[in-house]
Parts: sequence; C-alpha cells; structure tokens
Amino acid sequence: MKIRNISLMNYRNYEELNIELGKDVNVFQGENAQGKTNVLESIYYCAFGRSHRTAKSKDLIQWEKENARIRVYIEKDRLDKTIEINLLTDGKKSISVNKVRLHKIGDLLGILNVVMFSPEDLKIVKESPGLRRKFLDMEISQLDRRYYNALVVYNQILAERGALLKSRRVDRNILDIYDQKLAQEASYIAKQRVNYIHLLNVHGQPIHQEITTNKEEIRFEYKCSFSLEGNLQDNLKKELSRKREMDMDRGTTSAGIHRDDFTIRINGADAKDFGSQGQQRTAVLTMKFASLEIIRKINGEYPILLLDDVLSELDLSRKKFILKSIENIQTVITCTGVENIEEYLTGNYRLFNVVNGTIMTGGE
Ligand SMILES: Nc1ncnc2c1ncn2[C@@H]1O[C@H](COP(=O)(O)OP(=O)(O)OP(=O)(O)O)[C@@H](O)[C@H]1O
Repeated sequence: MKIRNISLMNYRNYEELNIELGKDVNVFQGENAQGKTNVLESIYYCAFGRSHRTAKSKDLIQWEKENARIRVYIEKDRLDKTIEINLLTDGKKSISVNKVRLHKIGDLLGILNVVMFSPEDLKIVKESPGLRRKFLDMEISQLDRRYYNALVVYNQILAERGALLKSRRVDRNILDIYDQKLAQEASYIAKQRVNYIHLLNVHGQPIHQEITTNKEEIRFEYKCSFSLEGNLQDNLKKELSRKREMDMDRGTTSAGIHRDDFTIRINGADAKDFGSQGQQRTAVLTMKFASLEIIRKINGEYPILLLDDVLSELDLSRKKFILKSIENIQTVITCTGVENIEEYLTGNYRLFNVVNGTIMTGGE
C-alpha cells in the first residue's frame, strides 16, 4: 500500500496543498508550528476517520473557513483508491471512497492502514490502562471491522447499563438483558485482544532483542477482568452477576473489557513501574514496529508508517534501528532538521520543506 498524493483544502494552516509522496521515505522538515504534524494528522484521519490529536473535527477546519477537505490517493493491490473527507463547522463530516459515500466510520477502517508513532506514545507504557486499551482497539480495528463494530455496540450497552445502575429503581430483568449483550460482545473483543497480544509477543520479541542487542527480553500479557478459561461469555456473565450488588451500590460496571489492561514486562519487571525512561521508549518502539509486522502478516503488505518528531528523542542506536527498518515501508517523517536524518538514511527519500502552511519539495 502506498499513498501517491495528498491534497488539502482549508485544513489547519493549509489553505491549498497538493503534494506527491515518494514511495519510500518522505521527510517533512521545518521549524516548530509550521504544519508538519498537520500533514500526518490528515493521513491519520483518512485511516481512522478521526484525528489523533482532537475529538473536535471543527478544530481541523482553517479558522474563519466554513469547511475543510482532505483527499488522499492510494495504491492498494494495484488498484487506485481515493479517500475524500469533507468537514463542516457544525461537526458534520462526509467520507467517501472512490466517490461512494460511506455511512459508517467502520466502513473506512482497513482501506488505508497506518501505524503512527509520536513522543506522546510513551504514555502507552507509563500511564493508565485506558491508553493501552486504546492502542489495542485502534490496531485491531484497522484489521478487523467486526471488532470495531463490537466495540461500538459494547460501549453503547455499557453506557445504558451505567445509566440504569444510577437510576433509583433498577429493573433487574433489564440488567440481565444488558449483561447478556455485554458478555456477547466482550467475548469477541477479549479473544481478539488476547490474540493481538500473542502476535505482539511473536513479532515484538525479536525486534526488542535486536534493539537491545539481546540484553533484554520483553513480554506482553493480557490482564482480563474475567476468566479467559473456557466460555468467555459465561465467565463475564458470572462475574457481572457476582458483582451486581456492588455495581448497584456504586452505579458503575466493574467487570468487562472496559476494565482490562495488559502488562509489558522487561526481563520480568513491569515496565510501567520499574522501567527506565530508555526502556519504556524501547518498549513503545517495539510495539509500533511489531504492529507494522502484524499488519504485513495479515494483509500481505506493510501499512504506511507515520513518525511524528520521534527521532530527536531517541539515542543513536534506536535512531539507526528505525531508519534501517523502514527500507521497504512508505514512511512519512516529521523533523526540525537538528536530527541530521540525511546522515542515517541509506535508501531513497523525498524532502519537503514546511514553512507556515506551504510546502516546497526539496528533491530526492
Ligand atoms: N484550525 C486551524 N486553522 C489555522 N491554523 C491552524 C489551525 N490549527 C492549527 N493551526 C496552526 O498550525 C500550526 C501547527 O502545526 P503543526 O502542529 O503541524 O506544527 P509542527 O510543524 O508539527 O510543529 P512542531 O514541530 O512544533 O510539532 C500552528 O501555527 C497553528 O497555529
């Protein structure tokens, strides 16, 4: 899969942009706040139907403009596809693929596969379980629309169950129905997450060994709020009924995939609590590069890799690992120039100079 062209209209600080990407590495270079990440964000939007930075699509429209448009041309399985997104200031948006309008965001997933890596991703290792669940949900959703749809349904039922628990008179029969539905969706979601964690181990362990020159061993483990032995649906139903009185007291649902997490162990110790900053960075790097391999294994081709300002934060050996690993992957890198990226890139690359919402191609 390759992106051939990106065109933006009234998107963030781009009034009009039309660029051809190179099929290998594309370096967007410029000072701070010039519009480098905005380009990456527009690509990400075409993959997931949302920004990685804001939930408010209105923020993406150029100030004082009424609408914005992103258009990305991709080449996939030797076919051309055009993804077009139109955003309006009232929060409405329309998404079309090859001019056919999509009715659900779920239908966009998997058309353009991307893996994004930014300094913010360190939080996946360091911070709350919600960020680790989000990592799994995004990665699995772009490979499996059924997973995304199950998540949407699960979250709806969870919200309804929460509202019921908070109401003064809880109808236990309705609660039974919610529990049944939650368990049904959760069993599929948990199974796919466990499988993804397995794939992270399979593909991540050799990557991590390479980066740490065999000094460290990484291990990912899914932590489920209900038993993973036997029938998962029954297990969650039992757990929900065991905790029902407590849930009614507290007005929340205390078991289910919205409470799950996964641990990242380096040489046996939990990287969240005991990992050094360097080890935590290596763990995220491993997860991102393992995600690339997982997508390639499942789809037969690499996704697009988006590296947002990550090179300046990494030491020389990790930087070299990244730049060596991206040889067969179409990559979009943003940097300020201090990284001296040209020194490490061995293959072809295309340079774009970004200055205040305009881009000049610096050649290959
Ligand atoms: N809706 C908008 N309309 C117009 N300009 C916007 C809008 N949203 C953001 N900007 C501008 O976009 C610029 C930020 O762009 P971006 O986040 O891509 O920076 P960057 O080049 O990646 O910088 P850094 O290296 O600091 O991350 C800022 O100048 C900001 O004012």
